[in-house]
Amino acid sequence: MEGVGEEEMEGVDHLAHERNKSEFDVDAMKIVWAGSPHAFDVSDRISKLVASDPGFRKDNRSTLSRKELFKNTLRKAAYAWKTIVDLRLSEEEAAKLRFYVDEPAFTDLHWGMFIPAIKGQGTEEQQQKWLPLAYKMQIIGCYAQTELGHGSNVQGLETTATFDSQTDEFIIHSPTLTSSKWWPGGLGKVATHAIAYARLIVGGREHGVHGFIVQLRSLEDHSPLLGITVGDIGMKFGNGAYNTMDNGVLQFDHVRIPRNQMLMRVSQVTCEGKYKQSDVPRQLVYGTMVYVRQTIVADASCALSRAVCIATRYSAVRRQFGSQNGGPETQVIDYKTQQSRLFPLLASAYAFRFIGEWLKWLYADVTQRLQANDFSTLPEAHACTAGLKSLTTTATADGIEECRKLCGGHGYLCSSGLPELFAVYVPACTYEGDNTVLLLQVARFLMKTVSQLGSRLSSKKPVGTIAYMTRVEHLMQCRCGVQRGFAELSADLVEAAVAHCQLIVVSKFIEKLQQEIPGKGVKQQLEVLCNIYALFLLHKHQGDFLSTGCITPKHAALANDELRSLYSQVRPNAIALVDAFNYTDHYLGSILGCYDGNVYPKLYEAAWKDPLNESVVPDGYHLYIRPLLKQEIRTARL
Ligand SMILES: CCCCCCC/C=C/C(=O)SCCNC(=O)CCNC(=O)[C@H](O)C(C)(C)COP(=O)(O)OP(=O)(O)OC[C@H]1O[C@@H](n2cnc3c(N)ncnc32)[C@H](O)[C@@H]1OP(=O)(O)O
Ligand SMILES: Cc1cc2nc3c(=O)[nH]c(=O)nc-3n(C[C@H](O)[C@H](O)[C@H](O)COP(=O)(O)OP(=O)(O)OC[C@H]3O[C@@H](n4cnc5c(N)ncnc54)[C@H](O)[C@@H]3O)c2cc1C
Repeated sequence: MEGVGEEEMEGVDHLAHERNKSEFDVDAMKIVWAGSPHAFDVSDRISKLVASDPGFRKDNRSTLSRKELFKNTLRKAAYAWKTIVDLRLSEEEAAKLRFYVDEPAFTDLHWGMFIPAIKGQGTEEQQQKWLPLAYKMQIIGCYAQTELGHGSNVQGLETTATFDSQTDEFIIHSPTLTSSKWWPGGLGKVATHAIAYARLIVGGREHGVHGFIVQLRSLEDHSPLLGITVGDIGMKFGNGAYNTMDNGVLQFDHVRIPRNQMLMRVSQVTCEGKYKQSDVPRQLVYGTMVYVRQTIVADASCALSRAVCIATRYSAVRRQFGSQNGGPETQVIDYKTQQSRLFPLLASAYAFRFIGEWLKWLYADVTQRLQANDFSTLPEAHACTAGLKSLTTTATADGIEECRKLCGGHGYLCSSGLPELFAVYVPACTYEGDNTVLLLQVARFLMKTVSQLGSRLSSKKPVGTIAYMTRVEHLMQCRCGVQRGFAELSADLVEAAVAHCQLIVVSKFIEKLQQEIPGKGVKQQLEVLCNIYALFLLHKHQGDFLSTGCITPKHAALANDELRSLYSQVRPNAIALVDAFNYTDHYLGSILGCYDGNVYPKLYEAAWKDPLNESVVPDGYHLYIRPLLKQEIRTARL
């Protein structure tokens, strides 16, 4: 372009000066972020494969109608599956490919809930029958639990499954409007089968909610089967965004399924109509939700790190005020207010990464124990997955919005990638368990263990968390000390639950740093981020900490001084710390966050691609504007 200065030329790394400031081995940090050299290799290879394939382009999503958007999603899902089959990708590579395609779609629920539900709640025989079909995508499944009238209260679900011993079948029925299944992803237009949750009735007796495999659509022509009424529930928050997903509504009208399609690992119904409860906790019926909640924590670190990468790179590019004698203006990343808003989010992204790793280990451990009928850690696993899902999704949703604001006006452009990232992410605070409802589960767990809390915590937590530990105990004792019911104190108990989850995140970050972490300066950077995370929360909740008496106002002031010092230590490494996420520009989907920092020419070029600029004079001018103007001229003449 005419008059393009050096600073706006393509192919120049406009952030090179920032990258040269780095005080640690970025490639080593990339391995830490990925989790292992193998994980990094898979992520790096697959993200580049997706970024380089025009079949996975996503820059036009905001200009498509709902039907065009949905059809494009189906195309991409089919193309992704063809790529997986043609390239013979492993399960791990295939999951990474779906992740980097970065589009909510029915496949999320097929792979992320339908299959895990059969694996977790199906008998060996049921797994052998249904999993091969699902793995080959010869059936497409969804997880149909929530209803129009009930979501949080699973035991309030109204759909019924009545055993007919004459025909050895269950009759699945929606007795009321509010029993209509409502929200399940993939249900609206695609899924051929559902794991449907219904109240089991045998011989006139109710046995609570159980899961059933129900076919919804013909495998020949995709038409709904007899007794099945199914459709999409309509547009959701934000243009594009989660509207690539067909969240559906489903009504059963006395649909008959074979008895062996009740998921029977946890409890069984015999052909004689006898209900048998295995000697396992009935809550294993909820096992899929526990599994997904721990994956959602890992997803939180991905979503937050994407937003932080965009905001950090743009904060280094953007200059505003502060020019001395005609020199360059100040990079906004150098303002202390920008740092105090941005760097805690950078630290949180790393903190959530490591807590996600730990939670994955905890889930694998509890799953292994369940196989040996050891249910001893199930309550803690439930409380941890519920609480950490709540904590990390709330912080991530708020963090993405803060990153939008950190980018000023340009953060509000779709081309920044932040509005869509926010719109796609925020339902994570609701799905897989409303965050408050889940914190109440944690509060209930704490109430039951508060007496052992001291020994439990002091024996298990690193010294650096004493203040955090004391805060939880204090908050619980303040609430449990008074003789009022759980409901009355629930708002306060939820605060204690948050404090408990923050303690877990801080302590696991500290434990991570006690591991061998290779690479020049890598551990030092992580120690800085860990201290920022811990001290930022201490500053934010200093009222709690001061009231416990375990810190004094002087401690609080020193902590704040230390935070400022830590921000100064992060500053030269900020760009390298977000480069370590190793996101491609395709995956980031953000002009503000592009790797080379060449933002302004890209913003300007993108504007002209908007359909509204296809004509200089807008449609509607002659019909509406011109008569208006003419009328104004007539008025002026008066
Ligand atoms: C990768 C995929 C992409 C994701 C895309 C998003 C897709 C979204 C999908 C969905 O949203 S699926 C639907 C999600 N729905 C929910 O999460 C519902 C939330 N509600 C519940 O989980 C339960 O209703 C409840 C709130 C836990 C209450 O359950 P219930 O009334 O049965 O039990 P309580 O009386 O509260 O507790 C009894 C006892 O059981 C323990 N417990 C409860 N849940 C679990 C569990 N999941 N695992 C283990 N134990 C559990 C609870 O602690 C109580 O124990 P005690 O105190 O009695 O010892
Ligand atoms: C994008 C998206 C995708 C979804 N995908 C699926 C899916 O694939 N399959 C599926 O089965 N479901 C799905 N859901 C449904 C989801 O699981 C539920 O919406 C979620 O569990 C919340 O339940 P609810 O809607 O009944 O909320 P409600 O419980 O009605 O929440 C409303 C308010 O009531 C409060 N509240 C409720 N109970 C209590 C209590 N005991 N004490 C205090 N406060 C309380 C909540 O905190 C909240 O503030 C999806 C939802 C969304 C938004």
